[in-house]
Amino acid sequence: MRLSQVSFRYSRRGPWILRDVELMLRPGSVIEVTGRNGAGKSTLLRLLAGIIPPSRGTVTDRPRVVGYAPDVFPVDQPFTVTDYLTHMTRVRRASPTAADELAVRLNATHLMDQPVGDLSKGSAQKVGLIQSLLAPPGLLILDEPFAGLDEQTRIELPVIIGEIAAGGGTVVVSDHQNQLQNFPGADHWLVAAGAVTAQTGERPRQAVIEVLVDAAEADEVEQKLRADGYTTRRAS
Ligand SMILES: Nc1ncnc2c1ncn2[C@@H]1O[C@H](COP(=O)(O)OP(=O)(O)OP(=O)(O)O)[C@@H](O)[C@H]1O
Repeated sequence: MRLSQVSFRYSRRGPWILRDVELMLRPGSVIEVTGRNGAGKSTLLRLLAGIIPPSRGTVTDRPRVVGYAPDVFPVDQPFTVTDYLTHMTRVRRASPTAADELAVRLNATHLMDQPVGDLSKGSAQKVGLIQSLLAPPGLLILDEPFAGLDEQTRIELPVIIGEIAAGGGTVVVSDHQNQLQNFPGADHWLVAAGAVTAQTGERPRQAVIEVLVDAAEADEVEQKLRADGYTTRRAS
């Protein structure tokens, strides 16, 4: 798949969010997308997924089956998770057992009978993930998929990403928590000032900060930080 001279703005007179982006996506590659808040990561992912068309330029050779999990899953829907996934299974012509199998892998079986509107952000994120994986995607686009996920899912998701890449799919993940930093062979794209810079094999720089907390709160703070995807280590 290729993006040639792709530029995008949300309205005719609005600011350019992306300009003259040239990108090549190889089958079997995993790409981690980073950039500051508002840099245009979600916009780039929507362009890749075909949710929005480029204002200028072209996207060619997009794989036929695209899985897309947005950063915010729309929860204002009047049906249960099972109803929603059953519907999406039909739309995608996926295997009738795919949703249940994914629910087990992503620790979501307890959500199946819940109304979509009652889901927490993390749970809604999981349903969005399951939806994106129902039919094996040739292109999988995940927008901040690790935000709010539990430990089991956080470990399982990179395994699933690896399986899709091993099957020849391309996986693009925006990941400000750097959960894919140790993913073998992942490419890295940096979105900044309207440009996307491909940095094959390079990792974003990391920093260590020390946080001093009351001993009684240490467990709680550590859990919160880990839930947000940070690596923590007790100093004593
Ligand atoms: N639907 C929209 N209409 C108009 N402007 C938008 C729309 N969606 C995003 N923008 C603007 O486009 C720019 C890029 O937003 P985008 O969500 O792509 O950035 P991001 O890098 O994903 O940010 P974040 O890390 O905060 O999610 C921002 O200035 C944002 O305000």
